[in-house]
Amino acid sequence: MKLELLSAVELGRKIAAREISSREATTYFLDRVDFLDARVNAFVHVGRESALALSDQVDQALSSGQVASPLAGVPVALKDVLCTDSMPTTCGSRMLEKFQPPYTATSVANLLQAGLIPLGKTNMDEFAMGGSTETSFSGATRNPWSLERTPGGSSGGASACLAAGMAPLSIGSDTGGSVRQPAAFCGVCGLKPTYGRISRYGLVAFASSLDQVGPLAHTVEDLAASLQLLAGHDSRDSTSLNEAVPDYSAELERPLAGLRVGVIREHLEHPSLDAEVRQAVLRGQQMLKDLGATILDVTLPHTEYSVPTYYLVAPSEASGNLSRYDGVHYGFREKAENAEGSQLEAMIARSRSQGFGAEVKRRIMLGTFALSAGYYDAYYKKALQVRRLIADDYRQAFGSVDVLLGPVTPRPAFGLGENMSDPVQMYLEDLFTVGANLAGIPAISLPAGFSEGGLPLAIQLHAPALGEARLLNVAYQIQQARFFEPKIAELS
Ligand SMILES: NC(=O)C[C@H](N)C(=O)O
Repeated sequence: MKLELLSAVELGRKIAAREISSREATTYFLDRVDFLDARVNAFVHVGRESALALSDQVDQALSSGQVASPLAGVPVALKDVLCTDSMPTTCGSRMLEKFQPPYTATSVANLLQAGLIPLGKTNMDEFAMGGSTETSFSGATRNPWSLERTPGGSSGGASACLAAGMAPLSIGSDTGGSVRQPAAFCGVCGLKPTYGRISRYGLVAFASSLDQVGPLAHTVEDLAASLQLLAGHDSRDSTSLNEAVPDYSAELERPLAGLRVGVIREHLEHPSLDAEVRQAVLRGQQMLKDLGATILDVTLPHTEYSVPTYYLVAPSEASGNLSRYDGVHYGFREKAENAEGSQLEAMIARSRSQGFGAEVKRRIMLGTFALSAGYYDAYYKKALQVRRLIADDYRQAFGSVDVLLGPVTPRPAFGLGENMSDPVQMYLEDLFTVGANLAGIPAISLPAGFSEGGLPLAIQLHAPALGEARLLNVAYQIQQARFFEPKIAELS
């Protein structure tokens, strides 16, 4: 049986029915990683021993009739930004090259509790800063659909391992598009939930007012089933929402008659939007219409300020969050031998300049500048004010529609190296994704077929805060209508 062609939910059903054991499934995917990952570089760590030991435990529980969840026994890949006490957590950085967390992220603990089997840790842009997984200390990840192209970022390992069939499910994080853009580039589904929906305890912090954990998978049911396990309040994360978690799978079958869909004019008509991506959005629009939805034209007037706003807010928060890596508390340390002046200062300066890569240093400098006395009002404070206007645009839009439709990215996966010497170009690729993070609302990326050149295309849907059930429902109906089929790339 080709297990990579099953969804995570289907695999979970087979494991629960004891048609296949969790050990067999886990071994199958570990073997695929061994065979394929030299070409993709999706994983930075593979935990074969711990995965097999866990799968035996789950098989034993199943044989005594205990089924922890519909995904019990199903392997999962974890982005290396999530702390795991049984595996290293490098965050794609030399700074954390040897870091072994003493604790496990709540999101991961929830999955373990539900019987999922972590296969290993996936590659990412350093500290989640980037859109191509090229800034990783562990080297770039390749897109299984075209090995000379990026799988997206920062959760590029998370999307690439799905596209190559090396895992049935993976967990990423999204600060400005890091789940949705890689999902779009690799032809899989990705969900960024509402800010605070999933605990961030144990998620290495990048920009704390924007970061959110999110699942990537081949099907919408898989996203719903995994969100069910991930979502919920956590007293160890003060930003986690104390709101009831609905039954996401129960909502999936709801018909779309009467649904109001707003097509984001500024996104659809943006000059940077590729013609084939635009066509994909229009096909999505037609599909929703055929499913009984009413299509409306919606405007988000402050769209053009979203990238500059994000690239002030995110680096400002990053400059604070990353100040903890000083060579003293933990992480990489470079000795101050032969330094003039203060040995402590020299040690900190050397540790930070050698432990961080160029993009991380760029963001620390940008953020430090934006927050500095004299510039704070002009940059950081202004960005917060514009952020409010952007959030208000969405609120206004949701006054007349239930979900918003648009593209995920301006174009399909770009070439490796293409944007590396032009950070501003790299930032501009985030134009359609950062709005959801600035507004704190959920958004989903869905596959939408392939370009003529054979690259995955995608569409994006947004919903109001805590509207995940409706968002997944709409996405599921689109999937059921065969707008896309889950697909695995054959590596050449
Ligand atoms: N972290 C993210 O969500 C990706 C975004 N491109 C950034 O570099 O900040």
